[in-house]
Amino acid sequence: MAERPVSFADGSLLAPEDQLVVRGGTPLHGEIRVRGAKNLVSKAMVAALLGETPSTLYDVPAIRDVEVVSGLLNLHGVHVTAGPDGRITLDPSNVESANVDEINVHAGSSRIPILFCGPLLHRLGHAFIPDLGGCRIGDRPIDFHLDALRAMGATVEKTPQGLDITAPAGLRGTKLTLPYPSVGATEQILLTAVRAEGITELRNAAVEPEICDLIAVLQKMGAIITIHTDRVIRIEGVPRLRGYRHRPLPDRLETASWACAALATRGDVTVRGARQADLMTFLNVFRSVGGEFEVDDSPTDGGIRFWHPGGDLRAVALETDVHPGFMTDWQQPLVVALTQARGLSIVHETVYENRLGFTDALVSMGATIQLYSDCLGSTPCRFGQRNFRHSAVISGPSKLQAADLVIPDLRGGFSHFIAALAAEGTSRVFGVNLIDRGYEDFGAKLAALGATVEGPGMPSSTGPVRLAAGGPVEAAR
Ligand SMILES: CC(=O)N[C@H]1[C@@H](OP(=O)(O)OP(=O)(O)OC[C@H]2O[C@@H](n3ccc(=O)[nH]c3=O)[C@H](O)[C@@H]2O)O[C@H](CO)[C@@H](O)[C@@H]1O
Ligand SMILES: C=C(OP(=O)(O)O)C(=O)O
Repeated sequence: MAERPVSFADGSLLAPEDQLVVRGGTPLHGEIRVRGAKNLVSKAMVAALLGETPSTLYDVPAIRDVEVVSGLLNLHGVHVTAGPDGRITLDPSNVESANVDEINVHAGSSRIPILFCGPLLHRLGHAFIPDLGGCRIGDRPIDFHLDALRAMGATVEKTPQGLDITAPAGLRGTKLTLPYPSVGATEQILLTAVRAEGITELRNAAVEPEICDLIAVLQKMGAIITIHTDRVIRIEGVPRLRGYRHRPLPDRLETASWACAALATRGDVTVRGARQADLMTFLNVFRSVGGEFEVDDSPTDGGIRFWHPGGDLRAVALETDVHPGFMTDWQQPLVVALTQARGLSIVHETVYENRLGFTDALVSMGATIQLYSDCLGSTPCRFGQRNFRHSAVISGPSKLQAADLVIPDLRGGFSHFIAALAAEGTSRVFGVNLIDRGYEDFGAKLAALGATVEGPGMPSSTGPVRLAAGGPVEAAR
């Protein structure tokens, strides 16, 4: 393929070592394994800061977000060491303030730093929070977090370097209602209220499986947290917490991604470690589209097999929503599969205002997708009448053609890969580093499923992030 320069929207050229060449047209076939959920592991690591004794997490994936949180914890005196099989231990015996410049090395790399507020306020009376990163899929403000912290007694000062947070009179429980069931804000309140004085009653809380698992972690540490009906969580503050030992719930986002990859490429993929209970809503949609799956519940090596049974896939209409609705992080990979379904599918994205931009690339590959700023679903959402292109109509099936693709965000990037694998011809995918944030051993898994992918950006079989037994958690490049 002739070399063509590819650049970001701002004109800067993409690094050649960050690209992969994908030869499409081969169905994915085989087995891969998922480990602990990205969206729980990183929060459980932060929770370890609250304990007076060391914590152990099992089955931790070697992904960039784990590396970023490890780096931040290390800066605050928490000794993070990796053992075999994804085990990490976190020793918070010597928690200390970190240097602002050193913290800022991690600015813009993940959303997790905002969750350090409560634990650092309890341990040190002060927290410095760098600018956040994470996927650019909307504005992603943190007003709910800061309002809740202030209501519990914190003082927040915005500085040119980041946020300076103190709690001069300590933190106390209170009654809080979230304007929207935000996952991060719910976690913020949990991690702050567990050691605040008195009782916190949180209304309109998010109740995603990862949040319930974080509550399980905190309960192991000595917290008293009750989930009531109607999104109400009651937290009784306790004076001290101890370390935990925890095996996280498996990553239901990665599982769904590979399931969609099987569907879009007319393949057959078994995801070992996947758990049905956390995927009920996804599995219903997968079946409605025409995908087949089989759950293997065996205690040691269970998982779910996903496959395309042949014939046409069926169009569907769906809205993303908070749990137990169809999760927004499942949406992008599913849309690629829907380009192969016969008829008109409708997707109404109600969680993020800007999570459909990745479809422009699919259109350049031959998909027929029209975006609308209207709410094309049964429920008007926060983004209606506000000029956000947050509804999509997908008309299929479309024959996809190879293209040059620039990864926009984590799930959008995975979706671009699926599209390239399903397409005719050879695509170049740029910005593959972003994938490491949430998919462990991505290159090795693609290879295990028979994908023809090569190039300087192909991660090594041990993955780009290392959890070396006995050593610290660190980046391998
Ligand atoms: C690391 C992690 O766990 N990330 C997940 C988490 O992100 P995250 O916790 O950032 O997502 P939230 O649930 O907080 O965001 C949901 C919506 O609430 C809005 N909002 C949120 C906080 C706030 O202070 N103000 C505000 O307006 C956001 O802009 C968004 O429109 O939940 C999302 C929704 O399931 C998932 O897509 C992400 O994978
Ligand atoms: C949106 C996601 O993650 P984050 O909140 O870490 O950006 C995701 O995992 O799809």
